[in-house]
Parts: sequence; structure tokens; C-alpha cells
Amino acid sequence: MTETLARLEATIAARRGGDPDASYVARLFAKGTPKIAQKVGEEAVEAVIAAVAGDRTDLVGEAADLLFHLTVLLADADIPIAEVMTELDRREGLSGLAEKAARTED
Ligand SMILES: N=c1c2ncn([C@@H]3O[C@H](COP(=O)(O)OP(=O)(O)OP(=O)(O)O)[C@@H](O)[C@H]3O)c2ncn1[C@@H]1O[C@H](COP(=O)(O)O)[C@@H](O)[C@H]1O
Repeated sequence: MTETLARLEATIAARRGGDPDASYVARLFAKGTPKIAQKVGEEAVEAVIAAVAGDRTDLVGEAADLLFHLTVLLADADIPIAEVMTELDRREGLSGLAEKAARTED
């Protein structure tokens, strides 16, 4: 899973400054942060609609669109996905500490 995102991140980085006529990602970068952010918002709403409708197939597709556009948004902000993973790992550690503390209280 992480490898897939890492590959996508590398492809997206390689498209930076590329030909907008030849690449969707280059086109997004050329349009700028507000357009990329708008796409993330749209894809998030579409994923939410698919989830509420109970449409599993649509949700998988919309989730892929959302993760893809979020990866472009992070690249546009010069934030490596690894930094987001580190934050998730930190939170996992915090929840582990909370569980440990709860066990100690018993
Ligand atoms: N994963 C994706 C991916 N997911 C979705 N999309 C594109 O995202 C767009 C979303 O569709 P929409 O109808 O919402 O948007 P649109 O009408 O095309 O654009 P707007 O008018 O809304 O700006 C479609 O054009 C899809 O093709 C993607 N485009 C590219 N990738 C990955 O990015 C790589 C590089 O792509 P290129 O930059 O095109 O070479 C590809 O090899 C893929 O791995």
C-alpha cells in the first residue's frame, strides 16, 4: 500500500513543470494550489456521496480519485507523504500509551 503511494508520489513529482497538454498532473500544477485544493474537495464530496449511497464500487473509485488528488496537493505544498505517515505513526504511539495507561489503572 505504502509502495503504491510512494510510486504515485514519484510520478507526480516527475510531472512538475511538465507539458500541461501531455499530462493531467502537469495541468493541475500549472493551474495552481486553489484548483488542486478544489479538486480534493470535489473528490471528497463524491466519496462521501458514494459511501452514503452504499455504492461500494463507486466508493473505491472515488477514494482512489481522492487519494490521488490529495497526493498532488501534498506535492504542491512540498510535503512528503512520509511526513504524513510519521504523524500517523506518532498518533498510533500516543494511542498505545493511552491503552498502557488505562491498563496500569486497572
Ligand atoms: N491516478 C491518477 C488519476 N486519477 C484520476 N485522474 C484524472 O483525474 C481527472 C478527474 O476527472 P474529473 O472529471 O473530476 O476532472 P476533469 O474534468 O478532467 O478536470 P477539471 O475540469 O475538473 O479540472 C480525470 O482526468 C482522471 O483521468 C488521474 N490522473 C492521473 N493519475 C496518476 O497520475 C499519473 C500521471 O498522470 P499524467 O500526469 O496524466 O501523465 C498516472 O500514471 C496515474 O498513475
